[in-house]
Amino acid sequence: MPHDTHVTSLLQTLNATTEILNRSALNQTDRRQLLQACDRLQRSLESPADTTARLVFSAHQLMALRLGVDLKLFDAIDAQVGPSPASAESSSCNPNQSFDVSAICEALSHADPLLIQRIIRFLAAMDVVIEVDRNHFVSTPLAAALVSSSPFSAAVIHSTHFTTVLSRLPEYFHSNGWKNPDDGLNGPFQFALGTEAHYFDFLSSTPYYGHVFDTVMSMSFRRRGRDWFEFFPVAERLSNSNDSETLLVDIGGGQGEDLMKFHSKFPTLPGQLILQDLPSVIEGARKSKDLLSSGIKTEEYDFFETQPVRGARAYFMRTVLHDWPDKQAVSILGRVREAMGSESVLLISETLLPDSGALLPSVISDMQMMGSFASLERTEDQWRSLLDASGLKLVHVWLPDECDRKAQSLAEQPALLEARLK
Ligand SMILES: C[S@@+](CC[C@H](N)C(=O)[O-])C[C@H]1O[C@@H](n2cnc3c(N)ncnc32)[C@H](O)[C@@H]1O
Repeated sequence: MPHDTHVTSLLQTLNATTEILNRSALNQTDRRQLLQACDRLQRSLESPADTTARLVFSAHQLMALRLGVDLKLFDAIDAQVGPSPASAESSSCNPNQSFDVSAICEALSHADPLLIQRIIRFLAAMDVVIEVDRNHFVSTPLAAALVSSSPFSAAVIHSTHFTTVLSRLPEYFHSNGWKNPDDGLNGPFQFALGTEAHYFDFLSSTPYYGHVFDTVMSMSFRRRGRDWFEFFPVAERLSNSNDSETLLVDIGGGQGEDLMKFHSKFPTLPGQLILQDLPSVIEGARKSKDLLSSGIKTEEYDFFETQPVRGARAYFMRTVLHDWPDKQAVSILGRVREAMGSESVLLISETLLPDSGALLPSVISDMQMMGSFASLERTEDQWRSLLDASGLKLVHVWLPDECDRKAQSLAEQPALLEARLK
């Protein structure tokens, strides 16, 4: 049946746009807006059956990537196609980056060739590699980005491991009478893995997943938006310390990314910078030459224990408290409150959930917190009551200048909550 002329011209425009579009030439805002427009177009075209089919089969696609990662298929492809100018940021595949399935099967001789072919065929259907003919494919920037050394492969491992928890959520809720999870030691994660360990204890005792988690935490997609010290008045609020004082303690600071950035922005601000985290994480951070050369002190510390650094000018926590339900967050905050002096400030960097109209990235993160930690993403009111229950008061919510309180802004940009002693 011939197309409606309107549809014919729309198809021509869309196809021509796809042909000429050069992703790497677009700025971030334009790219984001185009993606959102494509999303809206897809949603308005899809029938309920289309949407259901797309969603129910998305797990298979994620698992195809994971199988490729675990099989080291992407490393084998990379070795076959040779060094490539292609990177995660480049926009198109290069026809010279071709490989033969038979050569990959030879390189991955520990795996059944038929299985390798099936995985490659799946990846081709996803455009992760491009099929030229039955035995012959071309790599893409995405395939190159999934080699073992890349943080993208860590993200795939982290997410597929999390599906173990997601897939048990229905049974968890049936068995607990549909109660909202509120105990980090007895929630969906413990139910799914049949363990009594907290998720962080599991990560400490399982170096493979611990390393993957730390890698994902350091990824740039987790650091979208402006750094907190670019919209918090650092000079005005934090500069009246001297060298003998502690300026900033980053509690649960991971690999020290935030402190290093803060140090390079304010290299002459007096006062010690201290990174605190669990021993297994600090051990990794201590391997960073950049961290050591910047004079940042590292300290193994469990934030349920008495805070050893008393009266620091500022205590900072970035995406730490969203890992803990109120029951445990009150204890963590209690240890900070006990250490704070009258001049101390607690700075909490987290994305805020809007009161209404939350978008997918926010609610996905909320479900991730529920599954891993029996925790939640919080609205401003929920933060206020948590701080209040911990003997602290929320004195200001700092947002990046260009950020408003609309759902889109809040999902993309972490806010900075400033709290003081009551
Ligand atoms: C979501 S990560 C955030 C890391 C870092 N602040 C960032 O934004 O990249 C949470 C951090 O809390 C740390 N953590 C978990 N339990 C802890 C505990 N009991 N004491 C100290 N740190 C802990 C983890 O090791 C991890 O580095």
